[in-house]
Amino acid sequence: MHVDIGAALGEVAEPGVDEDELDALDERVATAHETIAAGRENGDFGYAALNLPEETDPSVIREAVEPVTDAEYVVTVGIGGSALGAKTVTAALADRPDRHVILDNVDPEHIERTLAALPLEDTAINVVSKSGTTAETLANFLVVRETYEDAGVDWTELTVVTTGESGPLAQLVEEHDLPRLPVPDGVPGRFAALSSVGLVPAAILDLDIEGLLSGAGAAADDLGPSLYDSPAYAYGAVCYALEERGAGVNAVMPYAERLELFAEWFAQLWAESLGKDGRGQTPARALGATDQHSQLQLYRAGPRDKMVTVVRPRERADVPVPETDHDSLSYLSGADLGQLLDAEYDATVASLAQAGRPAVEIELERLDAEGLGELLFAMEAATILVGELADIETFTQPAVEWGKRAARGLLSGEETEETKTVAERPSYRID
Ligand SMILES: O=P(O)(O)OC[C@H]1O[C@H](O)[C@H](O)[C@@H](O)[C@@H]1O
Repeated sequence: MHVDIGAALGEVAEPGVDEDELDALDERVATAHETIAAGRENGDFGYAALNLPEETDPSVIREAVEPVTDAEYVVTVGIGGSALGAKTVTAALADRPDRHVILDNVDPEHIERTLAALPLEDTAINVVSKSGTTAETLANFLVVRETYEDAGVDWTELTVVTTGESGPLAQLVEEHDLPRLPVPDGVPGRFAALSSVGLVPAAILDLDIEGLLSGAGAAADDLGPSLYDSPAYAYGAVCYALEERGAGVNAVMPYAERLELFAEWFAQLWAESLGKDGRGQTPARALGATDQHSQLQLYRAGPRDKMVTVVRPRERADVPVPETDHDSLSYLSGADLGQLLDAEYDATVASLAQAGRPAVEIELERLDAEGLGELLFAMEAATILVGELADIETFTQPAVEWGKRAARGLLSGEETEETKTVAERPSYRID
């Protein structure tokens, strides 16, 4: 994997990062790297995520899912970091990503329609919750369990659970003697893609989780005391510097359909880790070339408050564009779709640079298990680096707790500070 920061430099973009600023930042990267390395060495909370490439044992995951590997489908019941990593991996690597269905919301129509469409007797259930107490996950699991029971399908034969050792989900594991995979110690859910939290569906679909971990290990080996030698740190340092200069939005725009969900996974990682103390970039999700026809206008000619991150694999499938005798289409003659997509990528980066809008390019050798592992690990390392540079608490998410208490209070009917605030929330209805 390599990172190209050319379109983010001060002589090109405004906001832009000056090279002398990068040199000054590089000294801070060296210090941050020492902190990160020590945190990994001690297995400290959060930093332990960067040890997953060597800590995660794929054979343990494969053994746990062995009873359900004949299933045609797997439905993941989880939310946030307990679903996004898993769906990013199968979307990127599975020949048939439709075999992995995700229930990471409590929309009744969606749940009803999704379960009605699945051959339940041929669908494994992957329940994931680090805390084992998340309302959406538990509510969805109870609905899934009843749906299987009503259909006369023994859900206990089809279920794998990844959760901690306590909580309602762990009790359910005990009650029904279900296969349980532990969640990695000291790793927040959004950093747990390279563990059982993110790899169970991939193992059920028999994807190359070993290659994914090996690619992540290669990115781990690339971490060093200088951003000039480490693509992950270079990316994090440039994002930090651009945010300091006013780029409060980071539009992540992979030029590969199979990486569309990577932008969703990145959004949680970036927003929940770095959105603290009044700072943090808003991760916008986009897809190239599709969103050149929807958002590029804003990125190029809107406020100078954003940066764009484009991602692509160098290698692409070969799908030639058929010859045609229409003169107006002569430019397509002899081209293939990958060349067109790459031309659009190059044009987008140049267009942004020409308009003085900062962009950072991330290129993978190819989009395979190794390449994806490298990308996921690098983004996690970049996030942790930005947290060090911004001196924030990267690994917790206190701001989400208020909403959880309010929702629970509303459902239980008890009156709490939160439910009173909900009842008195500002309202100005226009009918
Ligand atoms: O894995 P769980 O404990 O069910 O948590 C699922 C998600 O919900 C929490 O509220 C946090 O916002 C996320 O960081 C977490 O990934």
